[in-house]
Amino acid sequence: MSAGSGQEPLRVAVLGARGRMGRQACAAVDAAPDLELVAEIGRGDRLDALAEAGAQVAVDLTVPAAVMGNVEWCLSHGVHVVTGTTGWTADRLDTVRQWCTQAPALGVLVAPNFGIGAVLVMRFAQQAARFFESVEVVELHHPDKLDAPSGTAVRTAQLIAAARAEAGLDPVPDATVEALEGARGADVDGVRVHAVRLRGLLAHQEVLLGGPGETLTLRDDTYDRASFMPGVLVGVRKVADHPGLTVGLENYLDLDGAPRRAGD
Ligand SMILES: NC(=O)C1=CN([C@@H]2O[C@H](COP(=O)(O)OP(=O)(O)OC[C@H]3O[C@@H](n4cnc5c(N)ncnc54)[C@H](OP(=O)(O)O)[C@@H]3O)[C@@H](O)[C@H]2O)C=CC1
Ligand SMILES: O=C(O)C1=N[C@H](C(=O)O)C[C@H](O)C1
Repeated sequence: MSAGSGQEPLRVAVLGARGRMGRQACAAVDAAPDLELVAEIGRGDRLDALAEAGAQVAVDLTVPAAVMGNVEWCLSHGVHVVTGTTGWTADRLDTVRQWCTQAPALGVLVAPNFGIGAVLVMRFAQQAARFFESVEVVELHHPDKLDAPSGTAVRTAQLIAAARAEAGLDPVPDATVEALEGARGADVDGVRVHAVRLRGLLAHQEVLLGGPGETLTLRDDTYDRASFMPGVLVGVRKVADHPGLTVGLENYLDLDGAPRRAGD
C-alpha cells in the first residue's frame, strides 16, 4: 500500500483533530486529492470510529499523555501511524519498537518536527557539530505549549551529542557553577538546552556553535503551522513504505538529492 500509487485515495484519520495542529492537518488531508479524511478524533472520542471508517493511516497530533495509547491501539488494529506529538523518551521509543515486531507490516513515523527548515537545521547542526568545541540549543515557543524543552530541541541536542561523540570531541567546556538552579538550562546528553516561552512566538530554534574567535548560529523560524503540513503529508504518503519505527522525517526525504520542497 504505497500512498498515492493506488487508484483509491488513502484513508486517513486525524487524532487530536480539534487542536491547533490537528485542525490544519484535517484541512491539509482534506485538500489532497490522493487522500481521504475518514475520521476526526478528539479527546473522549472512541478510537473504534477510526476502524469503522477503515482508516489506513492515523496522524496523531495529541498530547504526550495520549500518544502511546493511540499508537498501541493503531498497531493492534492494522493502522500505520504518523505522529508529531512530543514526549518521546528512549523507553517510549523502545516500547513502540517492540509493538512493531508484533505488526511487522505497519509503519510508525515519530517526527519531532514536520517543518523542512527545522529538519534542515538538525542536519546542519549534525554536520557542524564536530568543528566547534562549544554548542548550545535555544528553543523559543508560544506560551501555550505544554512541554519543555521542545521535542525538536531534545532531538537536535541528541544528534549533536552523537556527532561529537563519533568525532571524539571532549565534553563542551563549561566552568560555571550555577548560582540559581536551572540558569544553565537542561542537559541533554551533555548539550545545554534552553527553553523560552513568549506570547507572539510560534516555534523557533537556534543552535549556537562556538570555537576560538568565531561562532556559527543556525536558526529556524516558524510563523505559521502551515509550514508543518507538507511534512505531515509526506509522512502520510510514505509511512506504509517504511515498516517499523522511524524517528525523524529526514528518513523519508532525500536531503542530499536534487533540490525540491518537502511536499513535492
Ligand atoms: N512535529 C511537529 O512538527 C509539531 C509537533 N507539535 C506537537 O504536536 C502536539 C499537538 O500540538 P498542538 O496542536 O499545538 O496542541 P493542542 O493542545 O492545540 O492540540 C492537542 C489536541 O489533542 C487533543 N487530545 C488530547 N488527548 C487526546 C486523545 N486521547 N485523543 C484525541 N485527541 C486528544 C486535545 O484535546 P483537549 O484540548 O480537549 O484536551 C487537543 O485538541 C504537541 O505535542 C506539540 O508539541 C506541534 C507542532 C508541530
Ligand atoms: O508545540 C509546538 O508548537 C511545537 N512542538 C514541536 C516540538 O516540541 O518540537 C515542534 C515545533 O517546535 C512546534
